[in-house]
Amino acid sequence: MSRTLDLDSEDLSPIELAKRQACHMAVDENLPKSAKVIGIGSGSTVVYVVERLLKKPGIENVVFLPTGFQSKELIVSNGLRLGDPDCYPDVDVAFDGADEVDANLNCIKGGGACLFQEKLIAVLTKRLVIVADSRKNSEKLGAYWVKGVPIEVVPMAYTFVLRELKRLGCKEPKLRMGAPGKAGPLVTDNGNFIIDANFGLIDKPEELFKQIKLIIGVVEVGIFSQMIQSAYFGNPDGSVTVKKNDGTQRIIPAEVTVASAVQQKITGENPNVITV
Ligand SMILES: O=C[C@H](O)[C@H](O)[C@H](O)COP(=O)(O)O
Repeated sequence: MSRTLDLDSEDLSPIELAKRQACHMAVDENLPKSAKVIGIGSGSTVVYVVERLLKKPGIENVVFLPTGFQSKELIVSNGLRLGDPDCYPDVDVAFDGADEVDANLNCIKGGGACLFQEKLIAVLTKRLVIVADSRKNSEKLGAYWVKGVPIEVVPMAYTFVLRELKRLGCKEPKLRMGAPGKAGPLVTDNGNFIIDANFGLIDKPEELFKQIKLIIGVVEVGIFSQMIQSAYFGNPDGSVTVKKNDGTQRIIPAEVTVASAVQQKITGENPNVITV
């Protein structure tokens, strides 16, 4: 098994360092000793989850489920075992990023257009752990993430879905365009389009989710409600804020997160491992 990921702290910006600390603490505190199947989310943050997982003894025996092309590449290029959700529907734990997380651990996901596969893994896993930096830690959805709720739609239905979203109160739902070099709309890993629908501050995420999901043509909605067990936010001072779905919150001080990073660099192990 090749283990290639070894990101050097000196090359990382303060935001990237904060994301990394959050991921390392999240892995240390949530990786079950006997984990057999692990879900890997999408985005820039989960790279540090994989970085940490690669240090864990026995990780070569675990099957990893991706949530899109990028996380599949991340798994394969690091020599980890790749699986499919249809073959491994019992997931022990999944680690994923988010675009915004509210006080009740509802979140918006899909900034990278991977929301459908992320939600599939979210419903299959016993424990979903979110990793992010402190800019995503919000009181109410829609406060920081103003690009809108990402919605995956069947291409032929997109005009109808845009119309229905306006009926639900979204002033200007937008079909997401492809990156430079791609004429026309972005196409997801599942061959669909993405609509970004800004509803302003979202008072009732679960209700809004249900209303959007009922529109014909909607494949999945980037509102994850009542699905997350805990969220780890890296703060600029090196500390990590941990919010749990039982309403508790605690802060892991910078001394602890930095000590574990230094220890890992020297020995490859973390002194603060709390396996569950
Ligand atoms: O579709 C993308 C996902 O929901 C990502 O997990 C989310 O956009 C967060 O990405 P990042 O870790 O790059 O901020």
